[in-house]
Amino acid sequence: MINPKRTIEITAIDPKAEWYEIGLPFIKRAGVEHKIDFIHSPALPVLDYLLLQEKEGSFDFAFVDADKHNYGNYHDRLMKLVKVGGVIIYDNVLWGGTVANPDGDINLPADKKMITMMAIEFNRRIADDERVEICVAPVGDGLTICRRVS
Ligand SMILES: C[S@@+](CC[C@H](N)C(=O)[O-])C[C@H]1O[C@@H](n2cnc3c(N)ncnc32)[C@H](O)[C@@H]1O
Repeated sequence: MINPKRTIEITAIDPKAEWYEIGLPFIKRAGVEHKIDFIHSPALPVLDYLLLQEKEGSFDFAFVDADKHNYGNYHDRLMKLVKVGGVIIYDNVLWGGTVANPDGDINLPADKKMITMMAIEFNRRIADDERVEICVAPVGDGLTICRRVS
């Protein structure tokens, strides 16, 4: 349960500020702009920087929906940054359903097929990771809800 007295802060990272700017009017209208620290950068170096800043275990939640080929690298860092009991959600883990039948669509472009193979590898890896409990929600493009247990 959320403690209403606790200050909630969000770190949002994106190398394309225009995507954040699309949401910004709504964030402002909701009066929560001051709670969001937008960092204009690729995510991976920022996660490394947060670890250097000794932010281990200081995040309750992380949502990952960026460059798919780095999901494994994000997981390595987030398993340190998110506290035990915290939750990480990974988007697009079903990659249009192609993970269930990677050879099913011969017209799939090579770059999309590469992401299919990366998604399969990532899904296997996270399923074998004893530090987390996971559940795949087959909504949208598939979300893996991942709770850090150790
Ligand atoms: C699918 S969109 C995310 C949309 C958003 N999560 C939503 O549901 O509306 C992917 C985003 O990842 C960003 N992105 C791409 N490469 C990235 C990286 N290396 N680090 C962080 N964000 C990245 C893109 O600029 C884009 O805004």
